[in-house]
Amino acid sequence: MSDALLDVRDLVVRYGPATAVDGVSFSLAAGETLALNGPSGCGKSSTALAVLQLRRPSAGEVHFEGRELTSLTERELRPLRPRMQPVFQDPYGSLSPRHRIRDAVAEPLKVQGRWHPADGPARVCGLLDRVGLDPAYGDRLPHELSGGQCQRAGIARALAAGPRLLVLDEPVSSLDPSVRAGVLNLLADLQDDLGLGYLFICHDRTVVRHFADRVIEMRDGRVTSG
Ligand SMILES: Nc1ncnc2c1ncn2[C@@H]1O[C@H](COP(=O)(O)OP(=O)(O)OP(=O)(O)O)[C@@H](O)[C@H]1O
Repeated sequence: MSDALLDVRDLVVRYGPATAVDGVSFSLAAGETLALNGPSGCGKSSTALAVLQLRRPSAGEVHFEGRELTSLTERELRPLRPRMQPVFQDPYGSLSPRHRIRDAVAEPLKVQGRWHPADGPARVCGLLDRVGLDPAYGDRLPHELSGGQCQRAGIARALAAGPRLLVLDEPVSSLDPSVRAGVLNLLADLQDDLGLGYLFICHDRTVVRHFADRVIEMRDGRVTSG
């Protein structure tokens, strides 16, 4: 698919002699949610890390917005990284415990030189509001938020980077069932508004069926259907 946001071809991830991902291929369009589903250890997270180039694949190609990422140097990747943002399972793990929420959300703007003192604080408030957090929570530290609130703050931080693709690795698995639906609804709203592509990793088939446009089943590092 030439107009794909993400096109993964024959991806292989090895850890020493062990092959965790063994020739996985898929495409993802802008505005689409593609789920990777499968049992623990089948290679979902390794695929996610390799797509993000947080772990360089052993073989295969990852085309993102038309650029082939595996052949790029770290320096060449740097300007592309904000456009593909991860959201991980542990909401507290993706935010520094010592940084207030507003500073965590402001950081991508500052790193990219898009922070202006005149409107920066208002943009951060706008992002917190957009993810359903009272902007007053910007003053809090991560441990002063609930798991669901913290995951929303992590999503606000990811949005601040200006992504086209979110790689969501079990984003609601550590949350109470009562708050899962709220976070999934938020993600669906954001996708509608912003046309984001979602690579959604989830072991829960019920969640996958409700949330994803397409599902790829994995087992032992390979795609078994989808
Ligand atoms: N850093 C690592 N070093 C060595 N082996 C690893 C590493 N990370 C993952 N593995 C192994 O690679 C295989 C795939 O793991 P991966 O975490 O990608 O699967 P997963 O489907 O995401 O599983 P889970 O749902 O439990 O997170 C497993 O056998 C795992 O033990």
